Amino acid sequence: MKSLHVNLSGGRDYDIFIQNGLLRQAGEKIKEVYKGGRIAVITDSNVKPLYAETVLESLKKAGFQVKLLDFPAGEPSKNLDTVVSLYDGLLNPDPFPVTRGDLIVALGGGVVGDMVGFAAATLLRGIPFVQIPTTLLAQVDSSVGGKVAVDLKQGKNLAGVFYQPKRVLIDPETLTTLSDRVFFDGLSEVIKYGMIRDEELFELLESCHSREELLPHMEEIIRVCCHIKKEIVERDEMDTGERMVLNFGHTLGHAYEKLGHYSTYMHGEAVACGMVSICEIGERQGRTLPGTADRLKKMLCTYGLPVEAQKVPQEALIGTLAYDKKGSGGSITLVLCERIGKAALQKVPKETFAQWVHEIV
Ligand SMILES: NC(=O)c1ccc[n+]([C@@H]2O[C@H](COP(=O)([O-])OP(=O)(O)OC[C@H]3O[C@@H](n4cnc5c(N)ncnc54)[C@H](O)[C@@H]3O)[C@@H](O)[C@H]2O)c1
Ligand SMILES: O=C(O)C(=O)C[C@@H](O)[C@H](O)[C@H](O)COP(=O)(O)O
Ligand SMILES: [Zn+2]
Repeated sequence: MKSLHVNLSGGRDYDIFIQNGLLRQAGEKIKEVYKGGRIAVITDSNVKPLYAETVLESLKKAGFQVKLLDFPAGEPSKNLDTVVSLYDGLLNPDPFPVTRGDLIVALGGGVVGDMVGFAAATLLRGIPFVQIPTTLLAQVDSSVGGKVAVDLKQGKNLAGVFYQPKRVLIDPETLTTLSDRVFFDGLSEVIKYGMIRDEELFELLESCHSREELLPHMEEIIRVCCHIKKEIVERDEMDTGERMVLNFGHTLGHAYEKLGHYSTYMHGEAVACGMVSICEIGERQGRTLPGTADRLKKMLCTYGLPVEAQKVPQEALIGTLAYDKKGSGGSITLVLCERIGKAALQKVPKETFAQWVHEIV
């Protein structure tokens, strides 16, 4: 079994386990870190028929009393209304109302992890939770690092907190049931890690050309991505400096995602377009090695990811910049890719960035 340890202060350290078939061992792996007796599992409407039973059976076998809640799958559910419905379900006395002594399990993709993590962090001022991610995106990115949030009408992840899980259980076997679209959407965040930190990872992805060719490498790819993320989070948990590199491609990516009403693009697809845009800006500004955007585009095309977002009104695009969390007053911190494998941060006035965006879209 592959494992990683996330070192954090105040007894908030946790382990990430990666192993095929781990869902069936969820009960024992949770028992190692949780001494209480009751667990609420929350999932979405697609994951429930696929994996809820396996997890519930494993938890019951380990002696836990369980309750199961679900909500409609997809990004449009990631909002405060759904959180309120989760609070209702969690507090419902049938079969038990959750208390701080209980545990919540988030079983699903990034939408489940982000929203259930947010509900766990806020209900009763905090109930411990465990992440069991079932999409590639969630296994390489969202289940690690403690950013939990929901979307507001103004933009992505605007109501949220940092709240770390007690454990992350990754079962790569769950990837077999992903549609190609959802699988490659997650690959976009893997490509992001290659762009910001790991040229070797980028080259591995360049050497494969299909999901089939990636398959033998998946466990190692997940480990490498979690390792990059955990090291960055250990150094800058609260996202005040180095962690911002994990947001590469996200400033415009989040804008494309929102302006597509969360239905045109999935998160990774929007980030793919955002990574291309910022590389093009970087090349124009002399901050990015010429040819980087083309190399990235070639890779994205290989895996069927978009390289250019649909046209949206300039003012709307620029308007979303106000809500980027890397902004401070009139400035915004940009995440640039100097060359494949190396990111750099640059603080610029928002108007300057707006002008640069205007030049490329
Ligand atoms: N917190 C973070 O650090 C972080 C990082 C990256 C992304 N995110 C967030 O993650 C979200 C995107 O995550 P996502 O792409 O996993 O989306 P998602 O959770 O909506 O999952 C995508 C689709 O796959 C389905 N699904 C999940 N697991 C499955 C499986 N094993 N087999 C078949 N279908 C399955 C889901 O029901 C859904 O329809 C966005 O909201 C994004 O903002 C958060
Ligand atoms: O963990 C981080 O830090 C990231 O930025 C990872 C991103 O892939 C992720 O999409 C994150 O949720 C974006 O964060 P936000 O602060 O821009 O909402
Ligand atoms: Zn992301």
